[in-house]
Amino acid sequence: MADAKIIDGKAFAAGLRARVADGVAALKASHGVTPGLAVVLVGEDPASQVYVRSKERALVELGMNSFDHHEPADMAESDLLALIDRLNADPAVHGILVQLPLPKHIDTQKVLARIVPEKDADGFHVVNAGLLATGQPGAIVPCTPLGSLLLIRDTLGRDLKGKRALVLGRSNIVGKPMAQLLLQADCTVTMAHSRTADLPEECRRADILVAAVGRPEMVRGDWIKAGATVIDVGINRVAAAEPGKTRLVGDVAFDEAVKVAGAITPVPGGVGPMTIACLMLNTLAAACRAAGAPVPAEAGVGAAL
Ligand SMILES: Nc1nc2c(c(=O)[nH]1)N[C@@H](CN(C=O)c1ccc(C(=O)N[C@@H](CCC(=O)O)C(=O)O)cc1)CN2
Repeated sequence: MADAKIIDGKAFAAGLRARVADGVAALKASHGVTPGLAVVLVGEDPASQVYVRSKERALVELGMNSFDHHEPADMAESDLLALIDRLNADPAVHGILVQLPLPKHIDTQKVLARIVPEKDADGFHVVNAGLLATGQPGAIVPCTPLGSLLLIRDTLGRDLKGKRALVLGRSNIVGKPMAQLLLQADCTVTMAHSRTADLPEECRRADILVAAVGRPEMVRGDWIKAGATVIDVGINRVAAAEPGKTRLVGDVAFDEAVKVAGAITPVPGGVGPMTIACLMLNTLAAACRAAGAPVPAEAGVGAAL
């Protein structure tokens, strides 16, 4: 059997970013509004610093405003909540992103709940999770699942009706919203996790397998149905062969899976770049809603399906 098609998330994300840039220019021309995202980073986690810098750079490249708030690791929770209150009230700020993970002394759910749902660019607020779960319009969809869905549709087409999908991982930010999106696309969805009985057998039934469990190369080649579409959300840094060096691997053993799957995302270069492109899309969509302008089709869950 031929090797799987490699799903080029980097290329798809570049195209999406170009479409967002066009949308930003159109919104400026029609309504005189420049979309703005407040990017809040608390502490000095090295990976978070890299992701936040990429987000801030992307905003500027696409013609949007980036309001950067880099705060010390010992910032009091009450000060963070007060900052969010100010951003909620600022009309130039259309979206607010609080980079995760937050330092341990801060209650993440309390902070996410403080963002007004219409500025929740990450789609993590319970109101947006509820709108998505109940299939209502206007939900802001979390960036990684939205990006994964766009890649699945680009690979398999819009009609996913009746396909067996398995989501491995049950986090609020990836696994659960991913399952909701696939359900709304009329897939038959199984949610699995590290405690699922006979996980390899469950995975082998899936036409679409989304791995978001955070365990390096957990999904082996013989867990995959021949011809399946495999979306690897995992980004795990592991020791490289060369002493002192590290490399990134996904939750799927790529070299094994590529021989069995029909299509597969690589790590890096698969889902990761889609996360930031979809954040740009969600920011533009929030600005469009605030201005009473049409929302780009890819951002609306109804339109995305
Ligand atoms: N508030 C949020 N916090 C976090 C999110 C999120 O969506 N919102 N997701 C992750 C981190 N993340 C964005 O914040 C993110 C992770 C990975 C990538 C990416 O492009 N990865 C590259 C590889 C990068 C590398 O070399 O390290 C890839 O996969 O090709 C983008 C964004 C947790 N926090």
